Amino acid sequence: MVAPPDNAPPDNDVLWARSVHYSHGGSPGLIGVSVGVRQGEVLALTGPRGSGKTTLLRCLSGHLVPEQGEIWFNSVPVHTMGPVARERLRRDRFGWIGPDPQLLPELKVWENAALPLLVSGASHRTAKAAACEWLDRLDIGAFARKRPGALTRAESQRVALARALVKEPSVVFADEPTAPLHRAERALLLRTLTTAARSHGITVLLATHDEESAAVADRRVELLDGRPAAAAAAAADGALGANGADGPSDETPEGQAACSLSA
Ligand SMILES: Nc1ncnc2c1ncn2[C@@H]1O[C@H](COP(=O)(O)OP(=O)(O)OP(=O)(O)O)[C@@H](O)[C@H]1O
Repeated sequence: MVAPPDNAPPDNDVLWARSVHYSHGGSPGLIGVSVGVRQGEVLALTGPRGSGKTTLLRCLSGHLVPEQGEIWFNSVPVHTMGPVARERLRRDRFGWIGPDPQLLPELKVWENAALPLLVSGASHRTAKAAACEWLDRLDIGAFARKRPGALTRAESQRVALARALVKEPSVVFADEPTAPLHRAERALLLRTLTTAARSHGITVLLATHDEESAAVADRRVELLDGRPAAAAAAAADGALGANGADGPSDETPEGQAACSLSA
C-alpha cells in the first residue's frame, strides 16, 4: 500500500485549507488562514465586519481562487481546478445562503427552492417533490405556489435555505444568513439549518459576527484582519517578529495549522 504524502489533507476533514492568502485588488483579505472541517460539523466563522469571513467562505467554496495556499474537498484539490470544474463542484456538492434571499420574483416559491435541481437536469416532478418536502420541513409548505413578493423577509430567507438544502449538498456555506432577521426569526432559521444539517450529515460553515448565532455551532474559528484572531493579536503585539504573522503557522504540519484556528 502506498503511504499518503506528508502534505495530504487529513482523511476525516471534508473541507480543508492550508495557509490561504487572498487579496482584493491589492488590499489583503486573507493572510495565511488554515482550517479543517469534519463531515457533519457545524463550524462558525466569527469576527468583526471586514475580518475576512466572506472572503474565506468564497475561497473554500471555489468562488475565489487563493493567490497562495491550498483548498481540498474530500481529498481533492480545489485550488488547482479550472473554472468549469469549480463551477460543477459548487453546483453538485455545495449549497449557499447569504444575507439576501435573492429569490427570482417571476418564479413560484417552490420553483425558487427547486432551482439547483432544475438546473442540474432533474425532472420537473422530482425537483418539485424535493422542493416541497424541504419547504414543508421549514414550515413554509403553504407558500409553495405563491410568488416571493407575497412573503415576509423571514419567510423568503427560509425559501433561500430550502434552495441551499434541496440537493442535500455535502457542505452548506451560510454567510450571515440571519443578518436581515429579528431575534426570534434568527433563532428559528439557525435551529432549522442546524437540525436539517445534523439529520442529513451536511457540513455547515456559518459566517457570523453575532455571538448568539455562533453559539449554535459545534466549534468556532475567529478571524481578525484576515488572520486567525490569535495570530492577529500576536502580530499587533509584535510578538511574531521577523517571521511575519503567517510564517510560523505556515511551517507547521496541517493538523497544527488547522487546530490553531480552533476555539
Ligand atoms: N470586492 C472587494 N473589493 C475590495 N475589497 C474587498 C472586497 N471584498 C472584501 N474586501 C475587503 O476585504 C476585507 C475582508 O472582507 P470580508 O467581506 O471578507 O469580511 P467579512 O468578515 O465577511 O465582513 P462583513 O461581515 O462586513 O461581510 C475587508 O477589508 C473588505 O473591505
